[in-house]
Amino acid sequence: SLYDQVSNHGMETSMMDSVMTASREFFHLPLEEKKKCSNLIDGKHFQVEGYGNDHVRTQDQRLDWSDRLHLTVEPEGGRNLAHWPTHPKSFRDDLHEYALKCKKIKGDILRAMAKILKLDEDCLVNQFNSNAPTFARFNHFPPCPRPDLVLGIKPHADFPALTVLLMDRDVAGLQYLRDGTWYNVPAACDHTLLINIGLTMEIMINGIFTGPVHRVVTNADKERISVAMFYGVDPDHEIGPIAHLLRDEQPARYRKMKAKDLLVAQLEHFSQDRGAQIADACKI
Ligand SMILES: O=C(O)CCC(=O)C(=O)O
Ligand SMILES: [Fe+2]
Repeated sequence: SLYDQVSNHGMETSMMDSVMTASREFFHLPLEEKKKCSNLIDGKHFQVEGYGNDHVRTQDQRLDWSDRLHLTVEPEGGRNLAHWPTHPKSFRDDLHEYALKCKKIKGDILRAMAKILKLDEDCLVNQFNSNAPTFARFNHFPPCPRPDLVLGIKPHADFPALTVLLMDRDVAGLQYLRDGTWYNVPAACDHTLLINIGLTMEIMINGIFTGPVHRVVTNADKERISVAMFYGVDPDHEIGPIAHLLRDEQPARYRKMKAKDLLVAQLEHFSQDRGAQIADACKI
């Protein structure tokens, strides 16, 4: 898998701190205030975008110990400002500026990856057309009385192509699975950003790099915040291994699938606590 910690990313540390501070201030608002951005329509119908918790699908489903704010950031025309907080006042501008910087980092990483894979430099960048969505997910993990029993986020591989993750500078919690063991990622005290490959990219590059399975553990006395920027492809785009990567001795290992159908499969796996197995389900 490619698990990449970028410390020389060219983003001002002050910008990272501003986004983190704005997120913290938002999550510390009274519930009534946050509910103005709710992900429940009329208080009951779940939609992905907005503020809230897991989508409850079944009675026995295991829920994550977190609340989230999920926003569409790109395409810019697809922003639904009704869900964008107005408190703190700087929130919208901070997110807008941050998204511009992340987009540049995303381009740099995709070009570097294409080079490693001996593809045309823009081959991966070109997988993202003007309809390709970018989502920001703000995660808040409050202190949890029973960290031995409850996870902040269940094991999963990120679904979109690439994730740029801004982590709490003081509190760790993210863990990666490797050969059956969970490994801690330290808190981002030195302003690193963490880059994850997602399932969509794993499929496009035929599993040469894989999307790592990870989870977030809870903490008995400290809250933790993270901000993930997810880069997906156009929902109508058919995802499949890029032809240039295929050889007789290296055939396609994944089925072709529309991005939107893959998303449905992923959501189902996640809510059934099988988030770590989704990649296998896509294999030929
Ligand atoms: O909180 C973290 O460090 C990771 C969050 C995460 O895995 C996600 O939002 O998909
Ligand atoms: Fe994740």
